[in-house]
Amino acid sequence: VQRVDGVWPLPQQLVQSSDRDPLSPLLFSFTYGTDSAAQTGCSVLDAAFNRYFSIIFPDSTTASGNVLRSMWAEPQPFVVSVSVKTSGCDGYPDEDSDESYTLSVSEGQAVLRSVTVWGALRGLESFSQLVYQDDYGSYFINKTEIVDFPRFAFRGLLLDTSRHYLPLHAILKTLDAMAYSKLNVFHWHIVDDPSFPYQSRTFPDLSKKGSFHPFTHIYTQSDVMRVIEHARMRGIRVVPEFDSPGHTQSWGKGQPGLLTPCYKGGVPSGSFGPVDPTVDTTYKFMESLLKEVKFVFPDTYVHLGGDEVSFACWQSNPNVRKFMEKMGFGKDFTKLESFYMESVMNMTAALNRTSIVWQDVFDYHERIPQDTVLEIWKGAHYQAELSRMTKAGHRVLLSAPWYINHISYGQDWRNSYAVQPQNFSGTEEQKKLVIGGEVAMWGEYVDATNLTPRLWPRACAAAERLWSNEEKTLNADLAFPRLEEFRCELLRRGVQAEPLFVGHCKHEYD
Ligand SMILES: CC(=O)N[C@H]1NC[C@H](CO)[C@H](O)[C@@H]1O
Repeated sequence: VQRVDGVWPLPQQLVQSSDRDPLSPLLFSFTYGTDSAAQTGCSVLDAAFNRYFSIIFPDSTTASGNVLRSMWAEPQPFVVSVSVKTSGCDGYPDEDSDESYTLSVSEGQAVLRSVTVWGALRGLESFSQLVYQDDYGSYFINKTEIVDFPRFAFRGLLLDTSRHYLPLHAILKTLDAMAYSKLNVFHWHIVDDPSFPYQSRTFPDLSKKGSFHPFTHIYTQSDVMRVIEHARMRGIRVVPEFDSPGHTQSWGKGQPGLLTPCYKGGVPSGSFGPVDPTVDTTYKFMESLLKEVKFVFPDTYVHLGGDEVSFACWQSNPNVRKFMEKMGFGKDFTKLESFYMESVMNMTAALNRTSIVWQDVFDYHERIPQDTVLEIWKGAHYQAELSRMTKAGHRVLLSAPWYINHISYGQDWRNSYAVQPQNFSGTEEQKKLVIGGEVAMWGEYVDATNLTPRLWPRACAAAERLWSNEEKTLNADLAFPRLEEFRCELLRRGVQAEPLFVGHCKHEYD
């Protein structure tokens, strides 16, 4: 069975020959090149060698004997030698990490070269997709030359663990599948209106009172550390989002006085609105929370949210109205929201972290710190938003066309595949400010029962758009057989990815 361009996302340059090499798990090994700055003991690559050995030869521990006997050609030893220029095995991937690599597969050996261990991980993933089995179960790999690097540096996936709690295994499984598609940022929308599952060490009542259940539906500090390490081992960044001032109903349960009391008929109605921006305690609380976030999450970016703030409750509250007058905001509540967001973005900068915020903050706000990244999520006219934001000199992330929590009948992956993030009117300088994009899987109708088939392989379409060369991946019909095959590979790897259309896989999901 000849692999059709057997790597998803498509590498920048891939040349395959029909010469093929039989592989045997007993005679196969990963090694560090003699010139490699990373050698045995490099946490990320040692683990990756083991992980990819099991991915390539899943049954190697059991059926090794008959695999060897069933081979027609006597297999020779096959060595994959990996050389990285810089070590940095114990660090974290970041926005500047070089993910490029070259991979040369010839008789009996493959040479993988990269600048960083993160690039080596991308090369190992591509290598693992080049190995295939014939109908008798023998393993083969074709002579191949790859030169590869990502088109965009920020290739994200958002999970929402507030609308439904996602058990740790579901998050870790998603990180595995992200790595298979070279997605490299896990945007953890960890809390929201319905529940606060993050167990804060500074404010333990937030999850004690605000989670769906204080023992079973929380993320302890060790859970969070496991997610971060699992991600690091796969070259994936973890960007936490603590969305405010809106989407904070669950925060009020564990932090009395934080939310604005809404009024009805001149008296408190008993319901609460966005965070109360008129009292100093709010800013003290946010400062403490963000300080904790800085120490728990190593990534240099923090997502501060800022989306969908409704003004009705603020408007109903006499203290807020008084504050507005004092501040000279008149009746313009966008000025109040700007005042709040500016304070929180400044706190974040003071903590030496860079902010990401939803597009709402830009839409109603004049001044935003220049290095703040803006995330576009509103479907209507996102190209105009791309133009406006990059014209203002901001780096942007495109998520709007990749809200794949929205489902429909048919091959909607083609819509994701057709997105061109730099297709907007602007200068080359402006186009460069598009640092990447993000697939979103919001949780209103998603939990661990349907997360994986709803995510995969549909998220793979955006993953190729974000990694591959634009000109070489314009045609969804040409991509279809490749994605079909990659979806079967996901099944083989134990990822319950749904089918694209009619057909079958050698390894169905059992
Ligand atoms: C930034 C953003 O997307 N905010 C909300 N918009 C609709 C989403 C569902 O599609 C979620 O409810 C999300 O919380």
